Amino acid sequence: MACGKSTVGKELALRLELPYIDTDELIVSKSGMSIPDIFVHEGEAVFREYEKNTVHYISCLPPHVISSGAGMLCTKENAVLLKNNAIIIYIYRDFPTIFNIISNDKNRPMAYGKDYNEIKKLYDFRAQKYIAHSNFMVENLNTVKTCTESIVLKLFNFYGNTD
Ligand SMILES: Nc1ncnc2c1ncn2[C@@H]1O[C@H](COP(=O)(O)OP(=O)(O)O)[C@@H](O)[C@H]1O
Ligand SMILES: O=C(O)C1=C[C@@H](OP(=O)(O)O)[C@@H](O)[C@H](O)C1
Ligand SMILES: [Mg+2]
Repeated sequence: MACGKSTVGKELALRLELPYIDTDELIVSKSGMSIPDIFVHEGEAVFREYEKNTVHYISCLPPHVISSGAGMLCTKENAVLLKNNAIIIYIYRDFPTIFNIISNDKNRPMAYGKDYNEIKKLYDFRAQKYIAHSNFMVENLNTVKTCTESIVLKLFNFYGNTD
């Protein structure tokens, strides 16, 4: 949450001239509900089912830049499918910055209403998953452009020439 997946993902897609998808936007458009409404009216378990369906859909697409929600890799089935079909990039951002953004954001129901320690626990737990499942990590501690360019550089090393 709030490490910059959606923001940097969009910028990366422009930079690489690839189409862009945000899995949360897909879920919203397919379900016809906002993310907080899904959590309130249907519950987290249903949201995770929507996430799984989305992963099956995006796994069959030609190359895209895809931003996911922060809980995506916590479902093993998603992690396996994505590992087989995608390059997974862990975007690291420091917790105090993230906490400032999400602590009062009604649009992020996994954090809304929780205190600093609860959210930090989730952040630390998920960091282990991201480390385990990602192909590489980049820091988002400067501008969006800086983060995007460090992804391009790491993709270059990973894949060869990206131009
Ligand atoms: N490098 C950055 N510099 C300044 N603001 C940023 C940066 N990266 C992300 N943001 C801002 O942080 C907030 C959370 O980013 P977002 O892309 O929604 O994260 P995520 O999709 O990982 O939850 C947004 O308001 C976004 O504009
Ligand atoms: O932390 C989570 O489990 C979630 C993060 C959200 O995406 P962002 O990471 O873009 O906030 C969104 O998928 C949903 O609210 C659940
Ligand atoms: Mg997002």
